[in-house]
Amino acid sequence: MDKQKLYVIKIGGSLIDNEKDLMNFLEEFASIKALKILVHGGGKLASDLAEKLNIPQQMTDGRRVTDQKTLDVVTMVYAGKVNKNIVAKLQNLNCNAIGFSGADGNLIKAEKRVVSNIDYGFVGDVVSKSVNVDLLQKFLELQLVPVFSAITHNKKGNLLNTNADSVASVLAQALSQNYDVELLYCFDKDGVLENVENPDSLVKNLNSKKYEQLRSENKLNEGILPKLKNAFTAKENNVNKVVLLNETKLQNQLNHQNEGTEIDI
Ligand SMILES: Nc1ncnc2c1ncn2[C@@H]1O[C@H](COP(=O)(O)OP(=O)(O)O)[C@@H](O)[C@H]1O
Ligand SMILES: CC(=O)N[C@@H](CCC(=O)OP(=O)(O)O)C(=O)O
Repeated sequence: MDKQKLYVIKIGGSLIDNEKDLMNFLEEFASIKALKILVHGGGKLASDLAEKLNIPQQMTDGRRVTDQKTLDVVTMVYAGKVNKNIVAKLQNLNCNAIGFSGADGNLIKAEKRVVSNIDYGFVGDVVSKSVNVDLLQKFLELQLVPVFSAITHNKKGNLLNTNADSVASVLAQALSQNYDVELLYCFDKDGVLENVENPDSLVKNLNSKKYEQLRSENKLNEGILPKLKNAFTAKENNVNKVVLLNETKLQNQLNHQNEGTEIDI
């Protein structure tokens, strides 16, 4: 039997920061008839609040070094304000959303990020077996629409801050066992650009060879690198389709207009 279609859709900080654009996006998201999961970041809002509270922030390799005070900020912003606001807006659109962190229902268990030269503090890394697929499937079968923040846990009582692109990627990978998953990374550019300043330089299809070429030419910077790493990992682990696209073009993508950059391997 054919697998049921499931969209895993990730939105980031720039969209969440803009009330009108977020509302437009959520209207399109709510209209999706197929099964769907939303994953949100909110990095920009967390950085703004940390600045107001005089808590210095450091990003390394696209990840936030997370000390205890920063963990408190990101938990309040991602698992609190942002997650609950998105759920409320979706409820207003008659989409029966339910907000989760990874700790809820043990849905996503993470390991503290360990790399040799830097201590990231309370940052979690996730792999596809981190996901409690059985429970998540039950929510989907109840026609509930899961909305995930980028907060996970280690099952030892600690919350961990996890890159939201990674959360979307592992959810897509884990659910590909049972569903025909399309993973959409929605952000503020039309996709991967040859020249980030030139919107007309869209790369329609990106395979690992082209990725290495763009990387060696220093054409991939900031947030796009972890996003692409996660996108390739998803594609290499049975996610049927992985696309990076502009957050204003979701409807076109759903209408099979092939927006953005599709990942090939
Ligand atoms: N070649 C590139 N193509 C597209 N975006 C790029 C490129 N190089 C760097 N970027 C940057 O990556 C950003 C997306 O990453 P990020 O800010 O982390 O998004 P989000 O918060 O939505 O996850 C873009 O806004 C852009 O500034
Ligand atoms: C560990 C880590 O870096 N976590 C991210 C989680 C939020 C996120 O990914 O937000 P965007 O998608 O809006 O960038 C952070 O705190 O910035």
